[in-house]
Parts: sequence; structure tokens; C-alpha cells
Amino acid sequence: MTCPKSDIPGPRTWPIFGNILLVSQFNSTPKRAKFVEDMTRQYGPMFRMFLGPYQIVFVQGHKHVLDVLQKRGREFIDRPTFIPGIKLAEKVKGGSGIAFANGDDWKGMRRLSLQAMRDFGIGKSSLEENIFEEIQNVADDLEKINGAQITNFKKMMIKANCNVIHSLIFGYRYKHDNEFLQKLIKTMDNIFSGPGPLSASGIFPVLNLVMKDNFKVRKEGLSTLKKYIEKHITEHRESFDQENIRDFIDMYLVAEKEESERTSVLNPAALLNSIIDLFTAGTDTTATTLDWSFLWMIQYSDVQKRCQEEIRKVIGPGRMVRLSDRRHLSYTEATLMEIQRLSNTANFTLPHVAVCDTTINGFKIPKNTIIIPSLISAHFDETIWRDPKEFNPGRFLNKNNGIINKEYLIPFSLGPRICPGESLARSELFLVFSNLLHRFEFSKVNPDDILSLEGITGLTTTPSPYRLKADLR
Ligand code: HEM
Repeated sequence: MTCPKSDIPGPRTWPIFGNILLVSQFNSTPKRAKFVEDMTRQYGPMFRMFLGPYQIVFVQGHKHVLDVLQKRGREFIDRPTFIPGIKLAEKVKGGSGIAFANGDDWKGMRRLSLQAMRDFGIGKSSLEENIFEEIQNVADDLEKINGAQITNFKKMMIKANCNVIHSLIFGYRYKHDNEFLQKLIKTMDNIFSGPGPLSASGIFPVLNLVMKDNFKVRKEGLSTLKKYIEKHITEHRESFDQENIRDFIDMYLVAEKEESERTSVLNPAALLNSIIDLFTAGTDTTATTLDWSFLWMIQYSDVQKRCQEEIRKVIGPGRMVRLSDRRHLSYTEATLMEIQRLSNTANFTLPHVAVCDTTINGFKIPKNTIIIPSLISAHFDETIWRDPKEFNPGRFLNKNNGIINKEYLIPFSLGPRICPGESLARSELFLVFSNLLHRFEFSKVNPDDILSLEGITGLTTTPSPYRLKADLR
């Protein structure tokens, strides 16, 4: 047995501050992947930085990411709720929900949200019907402007996704031109525009004066969303009928009743914060992935044509593509997989933390070390993928047109903290993508338009601004 190596490579640290400027740069740069690439060139694929007293270790490459998230996922299961960036955000919210909760609180609300997605969503026709309604609304809008330039396609996708989650949680949707829907989306934008969990100004508040870490905007966004959710919870309590469970809130009310005799982890603050998490984690991620999808399709029109040809053959004219068609639409499925591999809407997972003294790749990892597994590094790992930077849906297909290499694609992370919205997101991605391709031809506004396929990082990684047009087929 070899002794663990003690010092993980990393930049020189300063007393008290550690590497605060570098961590801030990581936190706020629109080119996060490039920042990590540069650090990797200097220090190797596993490197560390210090945010004040807190050590942050970046883990890269498929093998080590898999080890940390899945094989030994229990050793890195928690979130670093002790760091000020998270503490502050939780204080504004007034408690924790799912994404930044640990222990029994996390387990209780995560279980309930998974159950909600099972009961109201995945595999149930009601979810499919909800998504169809959203697709119809988007298609109507596209038809109205048939062939005209669209500069903010994501906005259309956000409305649709926001409604799907809204129906799941509150039991109803908005028309796409409804003023409340616009306000809700703006509120979520404000929440996303705030600093990430590794914010340095969370540790040294004086930095708020010089940094762009805008807690104020996030605070206002969270407080507006809280009021909105509270109003719905009150209305649900008043109209609750055990025989007619309408949505996630009703499901919580049932669980609350059943558990009230015992010590329960379910409480109104946990419900409120879990709804905030489902909303914020679920809307932007899926919409951004769809935004990426159509960008790839106008760049690779040959792939678009092949998907459309497959859909035409399997579905024919006159009906929508359904989830049950997925297994017959392998090329379309493989295309979506390749889009997710290259787009990396989430470049990294949320921060994890070592719950005990342990090791990664032979390096000593003391308890409470913050771990940032890189999903993008696993998707570009040359030991797994041939020509990883190339767009090639064929890498997910065998010669019989069957799906392969699924296990290496990890946009939703892996292990105990794997995204609980994965099935919902995959259903939405497939239905929206295939049905819109079935009805419209997407293309560059001008064939000479040069598209950037480099992402801009905020809390998610979005495409650089682009324009496209959609013509009825
Ligand atoms: C394409 C869409 C999506 C992508 C790429 C995505 C990706 C991720 C990733 C990478 C994580 C972090 C996992 C980790 O830290 O190891 C995560 C967590 C999470 N996601 Fe998603 N997600 C998507 C859609 C959704 C949807 C639709 C929902 C809910 C309706 C959702 C809810 C959550 C929640 C609540 C967490 C925190 C889980 C926990 O801490 O236990 N996500 N997601």
C-alpha cells in the first residue's frame, strides 16, 4: 500500500485570504471552462485553491469524477453548508430545501420530490399532455412569425419549461403572453444573476463594494418568489382534498399529515425552499439545453435533416412524437446525447464536501474539503471519447442503430446527489426537440452567419447570442 501524497498542487496561497482572487475569478468568469483549462495546464488535472480557510479541490477526468460521485459517492455526499456563500443564501431563503440541504432534511425533501415526479410526471400521460400543450404554444408562436429572425430562442424555451414545472408544483400553467409568467421568469433571472456558492464576498463582505457579486438582486428575487409560493401554499391548505391530489404541494400536505405523529423532517420552510430549488434548478437548465440543441442543428444542418428523416419515417405526418416513440428514434436520441455531451449546460456539479478524511487519486483529502467534480472534463476525456471536440451523434450508435456509450454521458451528475429532475428533463428535451424538428426547418438567418459554439458561464453555461429562423415544413 502506498502512503497518500499530502500536498495537492495549486497556486501559492496567502495568509487569511488563501487564493481569494483566483476563486472569485472562477466564480464570476464567463469562461469558466477556459479558466480551469489554464489552471490544469499549470497544476495538473487535480488541483486546489483556498477560499480563505476553505480548501477547494477540482477533480477532473472521467475516472476520478466517477470515483468521487458514484463509486465513493457516500464519502462526498454533503454540500459545504458551512461556507458563507451558501449560509447567506440559505439565510435569505429562511432554511434549506434540497440542493443545499444535508442529512435527514435533504433525504426527506428529495424523496418527496422524486415521488412527485413519478406520480405526476414520468411515464404518466398527464406530463406528456402538459408538455404537448407547451410545444403547441411554441409552435403557434413560430408559425406566426414563420421564417422571420429570432434572436432570443431561449426565452421561448424558458416559458415552456417554467410552465411544465409550474403545473407539477402548483397544478396549473400560464398562457405564454401572461404578465405573471413574464414576472416569474424575470424573478428567476434575478436569482440566477446573484453570486454562486463559492462567492468570496460571502467570506469578506467588504468585497461587495468592489465585486460584482450582487446579493441584493438575488435577495429581492428570492423574496418575491417566496411570497408567490407562500400564497399558493396557503391556498392549497384551504382547498386541500385528500381524495384529489393535484400536485407537489398537495403531496407534501399528505406526507405532512402522515408524519405529524412522528418526528418529521417535513416543515413549511423545507417545502417552500424545495419549491424554490425545483423551480430554479429545473427551468433554466432545461431551457438552456434546448437553446443549445437548436444552435447545433442550424450549424449541422445535415444532422438536422437526418433526424427529420428518421422522425418522418417513424411517425409520419399528422401526429405528435410521443415518449413511447423514443426507442424507435435512435438517431434523434443519439443527437440529443451528443448535444448534451458537447454543450455542458452544467460544466461542474454543485459543490460537494468530504464527510470524512479520505483520498482521491492518492492525494490526502481532509474532512470538510470542498470538492468540485468537472462534468465537462469527463465529456472531453480522450481516454473515453475519440476526437472529443467533434460533433458526431454516431458515437452513441452501434452498427444496428442501437444506443451505446450511455454510461459515459453524465450531464446530470451521478451517485446519491444525481439530479432528481433527470427523467423530467430528458422527457422535455426529447419531446420539444423532436416535435419542433418534425414541424419546422431551422436554419441560419443568413447562410454566411458565423456561429460561436463556445459557451458563456453563469450558474449554467449558455450559448453565445445567436439568431435563427424557423420555417414550416
Ligand atoms: C437539462 C436539464 C438539467 C441538467 C443538465 C441538470 C443538471 C444537474 C446537476 C449537474 C446537478 C448537480 C448534481 C451534483 O451536485 O452532483 C443537479 C442538481 C439538481 N437538479 Fe438538475 N439538471 C437539470 C434539470 C433539472 C430539473 C428539470 C429539475 C427539477 C424539476 C432539477 C432539479 C435539481 C435539484 C433539486 C438538484 C439538487 C439535487 C441534490 O442536491 O440532491 N434539475 N442538476
